[in-house]
Amino acid sequence: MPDFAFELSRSFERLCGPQSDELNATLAKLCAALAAGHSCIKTAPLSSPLIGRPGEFKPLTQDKDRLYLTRYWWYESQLAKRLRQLAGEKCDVDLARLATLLDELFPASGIQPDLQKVAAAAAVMQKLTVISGGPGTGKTTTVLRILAALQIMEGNTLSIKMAAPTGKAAARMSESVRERKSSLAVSPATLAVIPETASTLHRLLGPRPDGSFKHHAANPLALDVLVVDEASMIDLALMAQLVEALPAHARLILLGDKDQLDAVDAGAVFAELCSLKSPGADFIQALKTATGVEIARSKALASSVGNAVMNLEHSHRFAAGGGIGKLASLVNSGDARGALALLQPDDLFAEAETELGWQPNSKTLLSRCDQGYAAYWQAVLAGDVGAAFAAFDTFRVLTALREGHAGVMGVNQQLEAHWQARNFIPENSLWYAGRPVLITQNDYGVQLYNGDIGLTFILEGAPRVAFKGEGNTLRWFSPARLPAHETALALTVHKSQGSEFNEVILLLPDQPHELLSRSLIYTGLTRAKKKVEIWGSNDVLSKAIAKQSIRQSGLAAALR
Ligand SMILES: Nc1ncnc2c1ncn2[C@@H]1O[C@H](COP(=O)(O)OP(=O)(O)OP(=O)(O)O)[C@@H](O)[C@H]1O
Repeated sequence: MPDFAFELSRSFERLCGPQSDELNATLAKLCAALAAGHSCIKTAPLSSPLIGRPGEFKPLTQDKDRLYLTRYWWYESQLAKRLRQLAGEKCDVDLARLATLLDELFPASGIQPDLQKVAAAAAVMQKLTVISGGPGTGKTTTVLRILAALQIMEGNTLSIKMAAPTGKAAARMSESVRERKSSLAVSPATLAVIPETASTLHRLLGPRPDGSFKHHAANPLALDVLVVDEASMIDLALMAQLVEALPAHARLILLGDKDQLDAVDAGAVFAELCSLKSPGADFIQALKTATGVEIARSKALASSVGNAVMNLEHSHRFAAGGGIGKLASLVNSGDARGALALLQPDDLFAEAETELGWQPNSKTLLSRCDQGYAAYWQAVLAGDVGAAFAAFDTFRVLTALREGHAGVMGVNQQLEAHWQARNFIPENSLWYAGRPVLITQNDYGVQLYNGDIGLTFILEGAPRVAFKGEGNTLRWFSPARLPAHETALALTVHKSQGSEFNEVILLLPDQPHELLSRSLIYTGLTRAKKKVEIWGSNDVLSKAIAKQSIRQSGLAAALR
């Protein structure tokens, strides 16, 4: 029995006396499921004083065939209720005016149907919008045009905030918004009321020392529109608290990629929302009036939350027919054979995919890393901090797992030993110049957040770690002041979410592993902007692509 399950079972015993073996076994199963990201388990109803019906004050809740720790049932049911409310509230919009505005904001792009324009119309007409799309499908571009349309329609009076789950994702969102804003053809007055900085969700909600948030239903956030990027990384508990903290009149726009890995903690809220994509006939007609685009009607039963879900399909980043885009779509469709054929064409005349590489074993990994990190070490050894940051983001080894020889810890150790042997790193030195560190815990005091990456330099004989601050400034810390952290020469795919690199090596373990899945491979390979190399065997890659991990939850059912 996992530790948590053992502790729980002991406290239940103290509360109600010894429990049946059947209940203890179910509890162990439930705790293991929670640790694996499920919010509940499916099980036939058990009889126990500890298990209540929905809404009863008991530690466990049985809702139809699902058993929950009551806290998770509560998060799920509150979230479903609030999302249904949000999605059910239609906005009173002059469709003719909206049509004119959208024609101005979305000049004919030649991409038919223009789903970006449709998503924008949906976002203006409703309070809840969920936009899913792979890398470069124009989520940021679209959301900026949505914000411009909303501000113009409301006389530039809206208070808009932007946020993302990690510091890294928030920094990338801010950077991307700043870049894309210059292409918005709107008045300076409208540009001025579109924010350029995203905060982390935790900072937005205002963390308290006891783990709760300053903002909640009774003290809602002061905003009219909230845009959240990388929403697939948000777990059930955080999403429930976020939605709870929205003021009644506010709009919520969630951006993400439904095919990426789910949150680390329990829940798969974004993927579940995206599974509801089934707009109703009336809504399809209203969208057509506002955009001239008629979207297909899905066979699934329409639901108000389904009206909120928009899927962007055309990637502007990956050249049409480019290797990364092709591989990503083969992986997503579970076509392992197609993915392998693309990576290792056996047709001598087939044109090699320049964006893709393949290595069946990891024997040459260290020399490949010498090459990949060459510009980084050159900048570090020259003491050029700016160049080191720039070079560090061009290449990264991503591991599928944490533990083992091909896990992140093993690879970091091998790289450090290798670069010690090459005299880049002094022996027995923990804080060597060039040690990249990944922050793994939020620290609001020193303002370093889970996902932030710093680079170590030796200044006047002492190690100091530099982190990028606002507007490319540097913030320096002594190692003793850092919150929990680890070496980040290599990163796990999980920790790489929200980041991108020019070139990526996706390193798989030697043997198939239960933690490998289609979404892990997809997330890893789409971190690459120019080239991805998959290092692993056919067997391991095929089994990973075949495995679709589905999290147990009752959210989608409650939203239908
Ligand atoms: N409709 C469009 N026509 C032409 N180019 C576009 C269009 N939409 C987006 N782009 C371009 O595609 C690129 C990616 O756009 P954007 O950053 O908005 O996508 P994204 O989905 O937010 O990407 P990411 O996944 O990196 O967050 C940008 O260079 C942008 O200018």
